[in-house]
Amino acid sequence: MGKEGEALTTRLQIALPSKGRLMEQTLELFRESGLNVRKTGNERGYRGEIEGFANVDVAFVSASEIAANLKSGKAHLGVTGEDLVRERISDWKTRVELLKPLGFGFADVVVAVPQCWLDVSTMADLDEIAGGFRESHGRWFRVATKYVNLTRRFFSAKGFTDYRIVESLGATEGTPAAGSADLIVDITSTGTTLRANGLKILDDGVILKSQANFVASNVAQWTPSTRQAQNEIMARLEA
Ligand SMILES: Nc1ncnc2c1ncn2[C@@H]1O[C@H](COP(=O)(O)OP(=O)(O)OP(=O)(O)O)[C@@H](O)[C@H]1O
Ligand SMILES: O=P(O)(O)OC[C@H]1O[C@H](OP(=O)(O)OP(=O)(O)O)[C@H](O)[C@@H]1O
Repeated sequence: MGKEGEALTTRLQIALPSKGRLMEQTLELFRESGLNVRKTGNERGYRGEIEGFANVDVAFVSASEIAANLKSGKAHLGVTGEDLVRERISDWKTRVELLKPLGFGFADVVVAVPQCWLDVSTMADLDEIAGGFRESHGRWFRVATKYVNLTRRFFSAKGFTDYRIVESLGATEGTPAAGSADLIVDITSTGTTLRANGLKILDDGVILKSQANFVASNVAQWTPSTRQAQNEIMARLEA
């Protein structure tokens, strides 16, 4: 519940990133827009408020959980990466609305293979060697990623089927060298981590160019008061 006795449905629930660059850049953008977010309770807490917005509750949540909360309607609004929206919400085009790209959190979701695969530069090259790979290794390619849905949709669209997913929740770029995968799908900004792990992006291997977005849930319980709060916040961000 929000204020004593007031149902959450008449209070706007907004989810903001709880850590790292995404949090810092989100709070800076809000501050510059005259939206002063402050934590309530102790500094290590995960609840907050926006000065002057009495019917708004702020929750500090991991970027991937923000996508899940927008999907369920637990959050009316949130700031998270488009990559996570598309990965976590299969029907994202109807379930949420990307209200505003925020100009930070830029990253690309890419297909990357070992640099030593000299004759592999495209998805077609990958498909071409898949048969030979299976004959010599007795298995299909192992693709390490935390972007299972984005990977499946992209590979299907490219007609590439000879692989299996190895779910990876971190240090994905290290899996080919460690022998636990043959190639990866992961997020990259500068390419430093990919190069440091002897990986190269396929020429047609950019699945999504992502940035942080201000996102609205279409399945949250909207009321005139929560819509009004959304409009006021958007007006500040657009100013
Ligand atoms: N270089 C980058 N590496 C990873 N994410 C980036 C990068 N640049 C921007 N981003 C954005 O930040 C998001 C990752 O933020 P964060 O690491 O907080 O995600 P998370 O899922 O909450 O992490 P975790 O679940 O590991 O706590 C990415 O999904 C992307 O939208
Ligand atoms: O292309 P680059 O600039 O090298 O960025 C890509 C790397 O950045 C992230 O790691 P980071 O440690 O920043 O975040 P994480 O804690 O989510 O892994 C991401 O997981 C990649 O490993």
